[in-house]
Amino acid sequence: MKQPNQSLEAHIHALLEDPAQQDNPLREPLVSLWANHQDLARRIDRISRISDAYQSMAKQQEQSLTERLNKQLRQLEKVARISDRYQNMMRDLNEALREASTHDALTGLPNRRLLVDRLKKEAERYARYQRPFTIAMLDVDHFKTINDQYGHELGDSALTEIARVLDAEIREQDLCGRWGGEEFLILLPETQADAAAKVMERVRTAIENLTIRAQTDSVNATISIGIAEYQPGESYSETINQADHALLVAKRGGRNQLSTARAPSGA
Ligand SMILES: Nc1nc2c(ncn2[C@@H]2O[C@H](COP(=O)(O)OP(=O)(O)OP(=O)(O)O)[C@@H](O)[C@H]2O)c(=O)[nH]1
Repeated sequence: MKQPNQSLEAHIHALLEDPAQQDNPLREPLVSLWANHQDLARRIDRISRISDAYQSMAKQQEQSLTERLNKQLRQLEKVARISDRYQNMMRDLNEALREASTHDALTGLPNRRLLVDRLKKEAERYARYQRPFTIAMLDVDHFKTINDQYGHELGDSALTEIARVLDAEIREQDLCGRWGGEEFLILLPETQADAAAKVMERVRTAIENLTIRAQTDSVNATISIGIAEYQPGESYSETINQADHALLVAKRGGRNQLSTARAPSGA
């Protein structure tokens, strides 16, 4: 510790060492005072060293605490990022599962399960509000021949292309799905059979004009369509049976045409 007054110390030293001052009555108290002063100075020095050490220890502790907190914060941020990624992954996975369980893998159209779901809802809606709806069953003509002549791969492309055109031709509120194999179902809510027949005639023509190309081959396909409007009191599967029956009539009538179930003319 720095001495407060070097010259005073030297002066006192000199006085105490001076033989002329040996008998001075003030010498004794000065000696004691000097000893006290030095003791006090040593104590102050010690206390200030302890205080310095304590302060630097506290500073170190504070620093290591901050570092620890920062490290924990970084770890937490990492965990949060991992959790976010995991949640996004789960959401994507759920979405993919939902899509896979309700959509057809080849064409991307709604599958039979989703169609049945919507048909049930439409039948319920009819029971409550008497809102009409019509079902159209569509079947690709001589699809087996297309497969046999050009191969399964072109057959798949044909189904995908047909599905794309069907979906593009219908209205937003209609639902087109793959019923199975080369068969499609279109649900037309708020639509009676005669209006549905007009839409389906447009769909039939669009398919007729479609050229399906795959590598070197190209092929044209046609579809036959059976239409049935939901009747009060029947189940949705009875309506489907009626549409199936009308489809059979269209096939027997020469294909590439549509037929409406229960139509007075039997068309
Ligand atoms: N490439 C391909 N073919 C399929 C698929 N699903 C069903 N088929 C084929 O579609 C063909 C349907 O044949 P059929 O039921 O005899 O009917 P069709 O040849 O279309 O004759 P009509 O319906 O009487 O006009 C079968 O050969 C099935 O193997 C598919 O996902 N891809």
